[in-house]
Amino acid sequence: MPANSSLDTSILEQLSAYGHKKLVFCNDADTGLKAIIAIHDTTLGPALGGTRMWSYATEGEALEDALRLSRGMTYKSAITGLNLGGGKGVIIGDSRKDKTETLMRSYGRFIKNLNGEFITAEEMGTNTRDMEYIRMETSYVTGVPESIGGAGNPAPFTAQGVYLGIKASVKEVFGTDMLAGRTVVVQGIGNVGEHLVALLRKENAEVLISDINQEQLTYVARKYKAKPIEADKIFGIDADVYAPCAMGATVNSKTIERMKFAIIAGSANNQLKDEVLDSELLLQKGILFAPDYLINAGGLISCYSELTGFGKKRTVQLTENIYDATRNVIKLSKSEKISTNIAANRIAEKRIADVKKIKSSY
Ligand SMILES: NC(=O)c1ccc[n+]([C@@H]2O[C@H](COP(=O)([O-])OP(=O)(O)OC[C@H]3O[C@@H](n4cnc5c(N)ncnc54)[C@H](O)[C@@H]3O)[C@@H](O)[C@H]2O)c1
Repeated sequence: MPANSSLDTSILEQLSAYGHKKLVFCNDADTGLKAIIAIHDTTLGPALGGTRMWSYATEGEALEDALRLSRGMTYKSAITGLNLGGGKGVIIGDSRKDKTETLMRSYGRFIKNLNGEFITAEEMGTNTRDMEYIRMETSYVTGVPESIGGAGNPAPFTAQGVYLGIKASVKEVFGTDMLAGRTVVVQGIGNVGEHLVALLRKENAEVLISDINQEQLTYVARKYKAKPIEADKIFGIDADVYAPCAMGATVNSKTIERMKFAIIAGSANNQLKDEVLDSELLLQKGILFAPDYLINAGGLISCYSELTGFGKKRTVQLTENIYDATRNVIKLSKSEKISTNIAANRIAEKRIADVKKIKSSY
């Protein structure tokens, strides 16, 4: 490859733009594995992040996803008070057609070679069974089934944290955190979304749901008495809360223009397409944004408990902190007249900077 090829320079430029530490490209012709592991920051501990399997249209899209998601993990661990850094894996492919035992085990071998710098878990397109396959090759994996000593699927804890983030935001906007009678639109009713729908319906919120998977849409609508809506109708809907629980970047200048929501609070990572511009647009429009990496940390907490041996009780306690943490971010954003996103970033960055100081004394 020529020394100044565009691929060579643009990737390194992208790495330094947000301070990423390392990128690993995984290619295994025998199993068909094509994956990228991005390690953003390891100041607080080993980089932990899920592995997403998705049919990316281009390798560039996969790379961008890995870079954005791994950075989000650094902030998520920092603001949640966990001793973990940020990383993320993406496997290029259709999880329903291309996923095999050997593909996941081959991916596990790449993780093994990182000697603990990266630890993974499930994400969109991967599940506890896949983590079990990775565990056959390396111990640097969490979210393995409870039957083999793991903490199991982290999604219920993620949903619990999102639910508390929604309640804390509703309290700010409506003066009470009761959800009865409030309307919530949940976009994506997979692993996390379905659990969230269950929690919301239990409190008698009116729940509208959308998913590109029609079978799942019908199933969840029937089971929880939620109202299905067409995917492209979401942004014109008059509802109290929009809970994005599918892909990222759904909050952008085009969608914000159409939004009538009072609150955005969901599990999807990187909901804002442009962190700075979009959080400012939301602030101007008076839409309260509960930072995604703050309220979707329940799953990460569950993985952390699995690593440290804390157990479920501690996972529940730490997840419950998300309510107060959300209230604190909103308070800081109001007192400093900054977006909630910037407020959350400040808290996370301060913890990383503080821990850096004590690390220099070891
Ligand atoms: N699983 C966790 O514990 C966890 C933790 C933190 C963050 N997250 C984030 O939450 C989101 C959901 O994760 P998950 O584990 O539930 O994934 P999942 O794959 O189980 O569910 C995602 C659902 O979204 C649907 N979907 C995809 N594109 C859509 C679209 N354009 N419109 C409507 N629906 C669409 C899919 O059909 C699927 O049902 C992801 O962004 C993930 O990164 C998950």
